[in-house]
Amino acid sequence: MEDKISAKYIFKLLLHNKKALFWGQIITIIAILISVPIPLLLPMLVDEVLLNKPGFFVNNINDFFSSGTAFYYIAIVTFIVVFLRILYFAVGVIITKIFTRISKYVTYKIRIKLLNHLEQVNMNEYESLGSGSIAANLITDVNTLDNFIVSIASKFVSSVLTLIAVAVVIIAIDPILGFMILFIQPIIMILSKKISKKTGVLKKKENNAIEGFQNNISETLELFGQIKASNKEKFFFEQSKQKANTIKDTSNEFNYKSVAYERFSFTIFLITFEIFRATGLVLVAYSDLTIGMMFAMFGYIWFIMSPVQDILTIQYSWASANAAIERINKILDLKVEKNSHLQIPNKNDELIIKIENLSFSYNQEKKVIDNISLEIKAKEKVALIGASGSGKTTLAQLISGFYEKDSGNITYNSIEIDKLDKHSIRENIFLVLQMPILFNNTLRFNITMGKEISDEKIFEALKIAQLKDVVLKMSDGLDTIVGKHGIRLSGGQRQRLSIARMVINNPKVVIFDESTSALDVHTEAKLFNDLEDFLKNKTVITIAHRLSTVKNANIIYVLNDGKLVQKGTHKELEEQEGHYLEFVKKQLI
Ligand SMILES: Nc1ncnc2c1ncn2[C@@H]1O[C@H](COP(=O)(O)OP(=O)(O)OP(=O)(O)O)[C@@H](O)[C@H]1O
Repeated sequence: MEDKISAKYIFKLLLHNKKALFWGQIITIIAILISVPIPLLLPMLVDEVLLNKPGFFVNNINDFFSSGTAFYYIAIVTFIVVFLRILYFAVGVIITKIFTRISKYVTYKIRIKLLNHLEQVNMNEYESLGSGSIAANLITDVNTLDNFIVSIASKFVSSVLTLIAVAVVIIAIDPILGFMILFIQPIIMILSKKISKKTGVLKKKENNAIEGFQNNISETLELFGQIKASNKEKFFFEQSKQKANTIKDTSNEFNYKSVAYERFSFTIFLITFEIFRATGLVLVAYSDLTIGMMFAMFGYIWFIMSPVQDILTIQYSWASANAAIERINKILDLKVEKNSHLQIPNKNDELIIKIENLSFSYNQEKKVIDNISLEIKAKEKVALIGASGSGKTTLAQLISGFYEKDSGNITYNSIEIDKLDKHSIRENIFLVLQMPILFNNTLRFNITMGKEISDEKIFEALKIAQLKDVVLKMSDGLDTIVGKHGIRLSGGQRQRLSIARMVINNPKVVIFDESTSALDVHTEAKLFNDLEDFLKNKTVITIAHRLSTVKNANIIYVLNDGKLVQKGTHKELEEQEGHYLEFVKKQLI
């Protein structure tokens, strides 16, 4: 398995941009060199100009320019400070630009990694998470991570270096105060880290609540029509309201407690600064620390608040990012489809499917397909019948390579399914579903799925699918937008559109899974009549409940509770006691 998302992995991605990272850090160091002396400059004039003890500034200004009044010295130093601040701002913009680009690259790579993984995930696994929570992972959690990466890339190194530079300056000015800072700082950092862990737990609860609400409301809205039809609006919206209430509670707890924790840490910092300041006063009174340098120290006490605060923020966002990483990794935990490299060999355009002792279950509890063996010859017309829930659709999906078998085998022209590229299976076998879900796009896109196909060919397919006249009557024709999931089409039109898609794909094997159940008997008969020529040289597996559809099959398989209980022609089975005879009798009634 590829790497999961972790701090190490993020670091590795950051290193993809070594050059930008290097220059970013160099410019950061320049920015620090510009900013760190700033608090020192004007306070120095307290000693040199106001208290009349000329030193570094006054002497240099006298040497390079000329001597002057107090105003003259103050004006020059103020000009230098203003210039440094503007320069610091400009350099800061460059730093932000460099690091934002790096961090957006990292987030993009993480999204791509997740999408690449999702592309290959097998159906059973995908269904275990659900589309709502996967979407939340891809959007909210990756954004949380993005915030963290932006702050870590742009602020962490600069904050740490600034703190070190300031510590050096403070120790140089006065070792007692300098070492006090170096000693007290780590203790407070550790304290804040402990507090930030608590925030992480609260954030996780809030995210879970948001995810629960998101899943619930998407389902409620998607099934709105059905909910209304069963007069259950109150019940479903009550559930959503409860979930909204959970968001309110968890979000409230996270927001106020995280602010409280953050303020608590900050208050401890402020108290520490007061102690530093008092120490400064004492040192002026009892040592050779000058008043000017004391002011400079006060300046540095405020100056270091911002990098310290940045480090704290990084700690907090690390807690949230950790929770996000855990959830993102759930996507990477989903098993991928077993995919190999072989293509189904083309034997005179024929495809023989052999199923041996095939078993499958969705959740390891109950076998939905139980030890089934059968062979589907090329161009054979097969019918699959059985009570609802007997496993017909599941068997069709296993044959089409959507789900992975638990045991047994399926071979296609003697090649085992595990050795095949799944795309090769789906190119050869087309499963026409009972309730096709369409893209909110044009009819053309839904038929061609983005392939370049001429209108003439599309209309030919539509004609066979009994949909040509319907489309011709639409004012936008093939460019008609079908709405989300194809809502603007009737159930029967959606089914016929799916059949047109199958005709365009021209597979060797077609599986109809009750794909014409929404059509009236007349349209269905006309459809199969027009399809006859197209299907003549293809293998056709029909899952159906109507005797008329089943009767003419070369062979009928009867499933019951996941087991293959009968097989034979209509004539043979009609003469046996069993499920098929029951099926025929019910149809006659
Ligand atoms: N995605 C799924 N996850 C878990 N269980 C499932 C899933 N799909 C189907 N099942 C279960 O597997 C069993 C077989 O379902 P399947 O859809 O294959 O039956 P079927 O014979 O096609 O039924 P029908 O005629 O009603 O379409 C049922 O008990 C069903 O509850």
